[in-house]
Amino acid sequence: MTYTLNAAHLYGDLMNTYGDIGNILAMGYYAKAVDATIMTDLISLDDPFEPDKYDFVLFGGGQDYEQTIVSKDLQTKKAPLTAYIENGGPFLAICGGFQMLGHYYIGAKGEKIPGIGALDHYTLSQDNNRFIGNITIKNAETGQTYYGFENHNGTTFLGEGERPLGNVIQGHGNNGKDQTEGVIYKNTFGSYFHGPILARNEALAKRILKLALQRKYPDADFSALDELHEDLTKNVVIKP
Ligand SMILES: NC(=O)CC[C@H](N)C(=O)O
Repeated sequence: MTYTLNAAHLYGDLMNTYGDIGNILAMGYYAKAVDATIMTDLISLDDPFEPDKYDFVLFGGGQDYEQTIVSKDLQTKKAPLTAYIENGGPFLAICGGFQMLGHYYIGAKGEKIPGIGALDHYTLSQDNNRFIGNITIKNAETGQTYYGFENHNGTTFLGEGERPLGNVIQGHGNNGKDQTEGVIYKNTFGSYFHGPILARNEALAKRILKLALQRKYPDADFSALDELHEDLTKNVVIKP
């Protein structure tokens, strides 16, 4: 392989709801088309996160219990993770991971679980309710439609400098009120979508992959990705 991307899977042993690692596997599948490969490190409790070492970071979803454990360790990685994000490092944060990049998450029992405030959102809890089911959103910049499955108690409210990943067409999204779903801030993408989101949404997978490749190899030509059309879910029937 000519090109190599180094990915960090943050707390992949604790936060990997519905196989969120499938996001890296999907990117790796598309990467082959441009002679690129993805090497993944699991970065968990007590492991240092070195921002200059990575070209992509995945932070998956989790249960409140795991999020409480991760929250403490995450504070020790706050500075390098914030530097990576501010530097335009490509980042995908799903559900619990998305919540933890913000200021805090109020768990289902009312406990306040601190995030790192690298992004300006915060997450509250709902009383005896979860948002569960299929969800469809539309991205305002590209007009692309994304499909996923959501299952969360938390309701997230975006802050300064954050725009949504998409506007809700069907489902609940960030909070069930303002029609937003997920976030885009610099090259960081957050979403409540499991599925995993990149396995179900080819256009987004190629967009984030291209961002990562172009950032590491600015002089190389990855336009072959635009011509490639391979929907990984083409043989899968998902009933609403
Ligand atoms: N699927 C998830 O990652 C769930 C996140 C969080 N524990 C919530 O319920 O909101």
